[in-house]
Amino acid sequence: MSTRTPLMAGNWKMNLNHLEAIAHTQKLAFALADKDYEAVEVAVLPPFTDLRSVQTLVEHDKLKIKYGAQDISAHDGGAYTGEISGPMLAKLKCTYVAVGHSERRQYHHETDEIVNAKVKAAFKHGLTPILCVGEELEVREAGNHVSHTLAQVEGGLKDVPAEQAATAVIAYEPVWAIGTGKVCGAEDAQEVCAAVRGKIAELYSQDVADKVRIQYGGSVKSGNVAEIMAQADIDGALVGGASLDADEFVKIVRFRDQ
Ligand SMILES: O=C[C@H](O)COP(=O)(O)O
Repeated sequence: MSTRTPLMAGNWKMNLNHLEAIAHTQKLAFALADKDYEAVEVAVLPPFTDLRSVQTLVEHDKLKIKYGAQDISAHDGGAYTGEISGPMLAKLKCTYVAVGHSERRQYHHETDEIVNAKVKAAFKHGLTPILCVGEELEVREAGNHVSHTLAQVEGGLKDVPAEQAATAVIAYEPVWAIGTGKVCGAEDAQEVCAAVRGKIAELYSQDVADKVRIQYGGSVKSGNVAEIMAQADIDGALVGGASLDADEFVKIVRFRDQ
């Protein structure tokens, strides 16, 4: 039986302005009870422009919801127009930061080298990276989904020391299942997540592999979360669309009741 605490993280993507973010976080906080936080770590990943508002609300109301960003610059500061640095996110007391989301890889051409630099930037500033990996449809159809995903894991964690790697979160998100309603079968997701854990054991040790939390992401909803969470190597979900509906996200957090 795993001792890893499940992590349910809502990736809001480019949705909700800072006022909507406050209302949404308040709704979540009102619905969630202490017993939920005892069983599951709950986090939201709002757009950058919402983070200060979410921080203020969380601190003022002493909420147990954690929060983080959807991206981080590889650089600590300087002439990088439009980027947000690790020190800025740390100052906002972010816990998490998503790194290498497939939408960043696809639309912003982030390579494994860039993703690796961002993972290191996160650790450097005390943030926990949620390293996103996963294959496109044609890769899965060619049967290369495991090797493709493991190469992203290895690239993302290159030269990351074991004590940092042990605290990382890895999100396996098959690209073809993101926002499409096509959920990856629970056993298919488990196949890749088990292989990811095996790769961490190979790169570091079994002890590190046993500590790393691996999430599944891709059309997670209250109706499919229980089956996904029943898999031995899946320790949570990175939830996109369904996290924008507070009632639905709360049901996902309460996956054991489904
Ligand atoms: O980061 C979240 C994923 O991209 C999943 O998004 P989705 O739940 O809308 O499919």
